[in-house]
Amino acid sequence: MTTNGECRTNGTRRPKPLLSRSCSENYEINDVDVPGTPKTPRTSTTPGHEKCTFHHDLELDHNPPTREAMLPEMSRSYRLLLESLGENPDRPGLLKTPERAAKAMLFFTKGYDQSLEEVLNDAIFDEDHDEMVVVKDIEMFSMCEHHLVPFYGKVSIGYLPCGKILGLSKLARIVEIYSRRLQVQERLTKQIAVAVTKAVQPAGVAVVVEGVHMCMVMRGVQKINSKTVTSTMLGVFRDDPKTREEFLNLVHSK
Ligand SMILES: Nc1nc2c(ncn2[C@@H]2O[C@H](COP(=O)(O)OP(=O)(O)OP(=O)(O)O)[C@@H](O)[C@H]2O)c(=O)[nH]1
Repeated sequence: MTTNGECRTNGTRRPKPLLSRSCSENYEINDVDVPGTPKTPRTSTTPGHEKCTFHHDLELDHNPPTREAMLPEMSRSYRLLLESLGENPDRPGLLKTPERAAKAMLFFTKGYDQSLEEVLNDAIFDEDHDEMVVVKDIEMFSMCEHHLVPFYGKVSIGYLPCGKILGLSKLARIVEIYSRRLQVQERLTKQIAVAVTKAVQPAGVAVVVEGVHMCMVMRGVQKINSKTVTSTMLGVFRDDPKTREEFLNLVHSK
């Protein structure tokens, strides 16, 4: 980084970062807000979640008292579901199914219990490195909020550091926080980018997600080979086509 706050790569000056508190006086938190996110956090009325803001908000403090405390009610719900299917929940094969299913759903949504701060664990390091960092093909499993069936795929994240770098595993952990929830792929993509921005205030962040949605495979339109690709480009990745191209080339290289 230069003394006036500009970041360099390969001897060329990169534009001043739009997203960095430390590197730009033009920092605007609105630059990284997810469109549609309510400005005033709303609270949930779901038992155990009264103090939690709605999941789709970018609040990172969603901590129900204990997830295990939710198991009995969830198990009862799954039992009712089995009955609705015309099944006998008391037959030997299904006796433990409601509880197993409840535990599985808690696992699929464990991201609600994680906060960015906790996951980062202070693994943010001062480093005079202003070349692109890319971690690609991070496996992702999530749950479609429309049908409660899985979608899965891979996530590639790039950022251009501006004085701070992030522990590499933390990029994958950020993917876990936001994918292990009820999601749509577009929001997941943006939330990952915003989290990286919050963590290290880089000159820019790029996220590409490629997902297979079981709601389009196993049911509905039944297109088994379709893939959905979403991207979020922030800062220099949005403003500078060359930086964006460099990232996309790295992501698509074998
Ligand atoms: N944009 C977006 N749409 C999604 C995602 N996951 C599921 N969907 C879509 O959500 C839509 C819900 O549409 P509806 O018509 O209300 O529900 P549906 O009758 O089950 O729709 P079909 O899937 O077309 O049978 C569908 O088009 C799904 O493909 C996602 O991550 N992003």
